[in-house]
Amino acid sequence: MIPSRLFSARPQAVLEGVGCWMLAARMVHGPSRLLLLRASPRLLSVSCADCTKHQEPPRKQPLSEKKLKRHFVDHRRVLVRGGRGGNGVSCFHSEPRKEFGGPDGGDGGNGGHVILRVDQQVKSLSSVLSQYQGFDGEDGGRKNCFGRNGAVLYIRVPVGTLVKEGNEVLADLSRPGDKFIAAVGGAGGKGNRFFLANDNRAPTTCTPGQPGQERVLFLELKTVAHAGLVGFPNAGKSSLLRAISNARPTVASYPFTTLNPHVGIVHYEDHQQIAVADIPGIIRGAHQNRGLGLAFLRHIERCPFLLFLVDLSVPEPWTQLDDLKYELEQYDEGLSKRPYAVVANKIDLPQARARLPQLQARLGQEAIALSAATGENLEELLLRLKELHDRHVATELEHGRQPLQW
Ligand SMILES: Nc1nc2c(ncn2[C@@H]2O[C@H](COP(=O)(O)OP(=O)(O)OP(=O)(O)O)[C@@H](O)[C@H]2O)c(=O)[nH]1
Ligand SMILES: [Mg+2]
Repeated sequence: MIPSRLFSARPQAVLEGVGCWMLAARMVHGPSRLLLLRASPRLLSVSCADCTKHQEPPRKQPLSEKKLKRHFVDHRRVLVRGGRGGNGVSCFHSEPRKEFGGPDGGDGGNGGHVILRVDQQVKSLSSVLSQYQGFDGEDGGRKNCFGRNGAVLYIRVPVGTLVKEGNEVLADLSRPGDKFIAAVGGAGGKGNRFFLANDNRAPTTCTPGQPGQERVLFLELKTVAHAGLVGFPNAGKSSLLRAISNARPTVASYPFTTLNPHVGIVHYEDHQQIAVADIPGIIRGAHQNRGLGLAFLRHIERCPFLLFLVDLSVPEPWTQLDDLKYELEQYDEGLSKRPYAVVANKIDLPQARARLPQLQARLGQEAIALSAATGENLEELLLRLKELHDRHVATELEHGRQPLQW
């Protein structure tokens, strides 16, 4: 058996074909063992006619940004119905020479619940259907056989799903693995054996299974992230998220390029991960439904700290911060008072760099000047982000709460 560590590069090129096995075996014991470990599979396959037939299968194309957007859904109305309980049965035991053996009708099984379960792999509510019907319980049987209970039906929802019935919030599924019973399955009916009593030795009564609970729920997704990126359209929010994380939101020079929230994860060397959410741009008067309005701000409602992104390439950039704070306050009082950092973007442009001292003076606080396009001074932002995160963790622990973990 060839050790599996041999195939650290891409195993399929070596595993296919006897010729390659021999080559691999010879190389393990030979002096060029290291060489083989580093050799590309393409190189190996050339030496083996068999392997050339087994080319790497075509990779699945990642979904384009346009398609991803089409799939993004952040609210849903769902009708959920628990499974129906199985019916109880009325029958009597009978066998040769024992004609009246007594009641032996079994109970029906309970109907299955419908349960909402958080799954980290699910990123939007698009996979949630408009109706769910739980599994029914089985009917009881002869010989006191109880019917099987209906299986539980799980609906997978993303982290940060809020479950509402009318205006009442029933559950906030904000952690992976969180569950909520959306509809309870109906109880199974009783067989006539259940009704056996001293004064009634041959009951014929049996009860039908109960219908499952039925209700209409409203699911609302509120993105969960540590930091929310807030800025005017075109300020460079998506460019910045691309620069500091693996997220790939679309970047373009027209306003409202981003229509749905994107979450990027910033990885630090000590394995700490900080989630940053990019949301659509906010404009002056957004609270009066200008631009895209403010409804999408629910995606930063859960962010414990914010990054205000100011575009230095436009005249009087200092007014942007006041406008942004004002709009946040209109949406939710106190939202703009969360811990934040001000980031001044596009420092690579000469006219933008010239505005920086004035911006600092006007704001009366330090702004992190950087360029998302060239990557200049991103380190300062990353350090500040970590600082904000550490402070958030300390505060949460102080209050006995569990800090948000990604
Ligand atoms: N010169 C320069 N251009 C930048 C920089 N960052 C972003 N841009 C440009 O600014 C334009 C807008 O960038 P986006 O990242 O799409 O801006 P956004 O804030 O996400 O915009 P919306 O999604 O519409 O709200 C693009 O043409 C970018 O190339 C920067 O640091 N320097
Ligand atoms: Mg954008």
